[in-house]
Amino acid sequence: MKVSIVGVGKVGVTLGYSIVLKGLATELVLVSRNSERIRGEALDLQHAAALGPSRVRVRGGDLEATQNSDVVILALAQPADQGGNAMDRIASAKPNAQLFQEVVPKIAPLSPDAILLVVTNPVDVLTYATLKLSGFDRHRVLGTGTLIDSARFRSLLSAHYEIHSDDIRAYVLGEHGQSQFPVLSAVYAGGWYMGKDPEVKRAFEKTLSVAPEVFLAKGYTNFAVASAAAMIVQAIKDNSHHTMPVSTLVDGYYGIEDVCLSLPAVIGREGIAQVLSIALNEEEQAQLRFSAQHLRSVSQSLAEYWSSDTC
Ligand SMILES: NC(=O)c1ccc[n+]([C@@H]2O[C@H](COP(=O)([O-])OP(=O)(O)OC[C@H]3O[C@@H](n4cnc5c(N)ncnc54)[C@H](O)[C@@H]3O)[C@@H](O)[C@H]2O)c1
Repeated sequence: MKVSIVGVGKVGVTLGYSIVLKGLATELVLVSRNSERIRGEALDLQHAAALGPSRVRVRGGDLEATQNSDVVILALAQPADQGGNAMDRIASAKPNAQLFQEVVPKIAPLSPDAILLVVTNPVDVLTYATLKLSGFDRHRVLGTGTLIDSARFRSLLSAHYEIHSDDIRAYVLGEHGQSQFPVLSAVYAGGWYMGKDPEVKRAFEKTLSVAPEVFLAKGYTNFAVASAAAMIVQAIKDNSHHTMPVSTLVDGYYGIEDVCLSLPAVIGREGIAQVLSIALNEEEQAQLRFSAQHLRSVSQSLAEYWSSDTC
């Protein structure tokens, strides 16, 4: 499987390393602005691959080098001096939408059958932008979304209840951002319904504060999101049909349309094989609608970047 990563900064390089360590690609292409650094990263990863589980050819290149990829991962971002804001996702919407307007229309025709996986923030808005700018079918454009928030939530629940996080079914849905919400009506471990325990709500409140905590302590986050993206790539490669919350175009779920946000989706070789329409209680439906309204208003304010006159 040929995987390309466009934007090889702190997240992209960590994801490249995960892909090599897990043997998720036979060919890995790294594209970024600084070609000399990318040459070094590609060489270093190629050497790491010699100790990895399978053969992979790693190389740096330009957008042309992504041609005929099976998966293209978008992890590029504008630097702070050009409007990027690593701490405030929504503030990065405009500068990163400009970047996507430049890059996605070049990538899409080079790999017309690829799955496009968006990591760049605000991930829901840029997943929507990627869908519009590529013209790809909605099943082949997805964002890491709240997979990372759900992992943080499960990790906190796992620590409190001393149950392995794999055994905890707990979803954070909606925006990868402040309007995200936990599906408390469906938190289970081994068939035990946990959602009524006040500790579960407390764990979610902590989920909201842990990303800023990591950010304030080290200046960026990279490992958790790279693991989330690698998990998605693994499900695509293995056609495993694992279920995970990812950012996807919502198509009528609870009357919501034309916005990307996270819902539980089944991931396989074709990208999103299906989106699960789980039953939400009234409070959760209101939270989902709030998230959708917020994201739609941000997306609409940027529509000029994917209207046909400008791209
Ligand atoms: N979705 C999530 O959960 C999540 C988590 C962490 C970070 N992020 C986001 O991921 C993105 C990357 O984060 P980072 O810490 O790696 O940032 P970074 O600044 O370290 O890396 C960004 C990279 O993009 C490259 N780039 C910029 N313009 C490009 C272009 N036109 N073509 C190719 N490459 C280009 C830069 O050279 C740089 O290497 C940010 O938007 C960040 O907010 C998302």
